[in-house]
Amino acid sequence: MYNEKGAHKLNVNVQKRLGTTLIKVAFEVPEEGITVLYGHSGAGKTSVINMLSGLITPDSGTISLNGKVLFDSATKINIPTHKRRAGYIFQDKRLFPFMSVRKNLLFGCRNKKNDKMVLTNIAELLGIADLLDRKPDSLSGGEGQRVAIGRALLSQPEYLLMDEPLSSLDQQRKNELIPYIKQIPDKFNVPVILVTHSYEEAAYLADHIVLLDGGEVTCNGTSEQILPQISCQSPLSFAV
Ligand SMILES: Nc1ncnc2c1ncn2[C@@H]1O[C@H](COP(=O)(O)OP(=O)(O)OP(=O)(O)O)[C@@H](O)[C@H]1O
Repeated sequence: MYNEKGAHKLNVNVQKRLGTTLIKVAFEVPEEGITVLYGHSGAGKTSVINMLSGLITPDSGTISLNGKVLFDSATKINIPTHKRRAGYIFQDKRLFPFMSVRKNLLFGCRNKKNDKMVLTNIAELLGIADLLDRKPDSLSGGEGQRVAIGRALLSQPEYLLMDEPLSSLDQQRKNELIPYIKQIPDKFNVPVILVTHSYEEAAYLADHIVLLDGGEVTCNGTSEQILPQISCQSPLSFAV
């Protein structure tokens, strides 16, 4: 299924002690489409994406993306967060309230030469072109989250990390935002690693699923392989 771009992988093999919890995860996923990190509260999902972004430093192990080493405890490589080229979308949007949507979008813009054209394209694809002169506090939750996604994409990330991007939204806003997230890998050519503990979100969005439990990976495969296994784990469904 992934043979053509099969060489493009995210490889993670890290350990990290956080208080009494030991996060000890090893997985390899295709660096394309949407990979969902799925598991109960406390399973270690946020800790894993924080290690991918560089916000948390593993105690030991390696992280590499398309053969590029981001972290390797043995050789003491630890690419700092600002050089990892990761876009990060949090549960809350973290937009600058005093700036217009346009200024929020331009804030992270990497390509200053073409910024207006790139911004217009991204704004249209995310359905926020009519909101550019508005301030964040006048936006709905879903609109604000689309602006946060646009800002992350304008930084031209090599990968996009999304930590429960839908969890602060009501069902109607979730339904609006989900199709925009689904199209990101194809339209923007950026792989997405998304954390959720909602079965429905995983079922709709995931190309690939890494199942976490107690700080460890219990399953890793395509959504077709993994979804039947998690659909019978009832407490996770609609937990958000
Ligand atoms: N800085 C820390 N110090 C001590 N324990 C921590 C720290 N950060 C995380 N933990 C613990 O590590 C475990 C994994 O936390 P993490 O936030 O990664 O889980 P999660 O799967 O993202 O959970 P949730 O879905 O509730 O956000 C939890 O038991 C948490 O309490």
